[in-house]
Amino acid sequence: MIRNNKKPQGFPLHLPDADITYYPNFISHTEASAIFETLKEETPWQQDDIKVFGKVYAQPRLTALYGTNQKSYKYSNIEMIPHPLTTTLANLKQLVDETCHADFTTLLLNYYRDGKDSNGWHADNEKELGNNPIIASLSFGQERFFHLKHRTDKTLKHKLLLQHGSLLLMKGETQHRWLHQIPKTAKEIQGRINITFRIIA
Ligand SMILES: O=C(O)CCC(=O)C(=O)O
Ligand SMILES: [Fe+2]
Repeated sequence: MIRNNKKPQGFPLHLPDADITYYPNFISHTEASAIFETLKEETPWQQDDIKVFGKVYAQPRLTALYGTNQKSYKYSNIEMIPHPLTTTLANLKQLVDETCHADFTTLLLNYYRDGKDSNGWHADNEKELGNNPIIASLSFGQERFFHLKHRTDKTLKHKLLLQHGSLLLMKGETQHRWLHQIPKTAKEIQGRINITFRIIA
């Protein structure tokens, strides 16, 4: 069983039109390293093609979808069908559910193999997530910058480094009012695995 400190400490970001809390030490360093290795090995990673302005590209990261129900997730012309949760993922879901006071159904895994892998500007606002969706995001492995920019007030932006074993929680209006991305980096870096938790009712 994966242990975390019973009441992990969360730091609110205090951004306007957003409700974001960062828990830097959600899972201990040692546990997080073991989870990274397990997820890297046991996940059936896929690389989908995405269509941007009519041109087809290989998505610049690997992904996998898991769910407690059969509901698929559609974004950027991709439809992903969920696998049933593994023991590791069910344990992580329990910890994240408790801290976030939610019952997440759908786990999207992202594997950024190196600095060339990335996730472009977007919001998680697909209609199956409902209005004001709650999104939790766990990070393992290489720390990467997470950029946020306000959709209309161009002076509002923020970046934070998502650490190994950390949890980021976004809720309320965040997805309506802000975009986020994981930019590429030219640095020589190791791999990172991210799990985003969503609710598809
Ligand atoms: O890798 C991350 O931290 C963010 C992933 C993300 O934004 C997404 O999958 O929607
Ligand atoms: Fe996202």
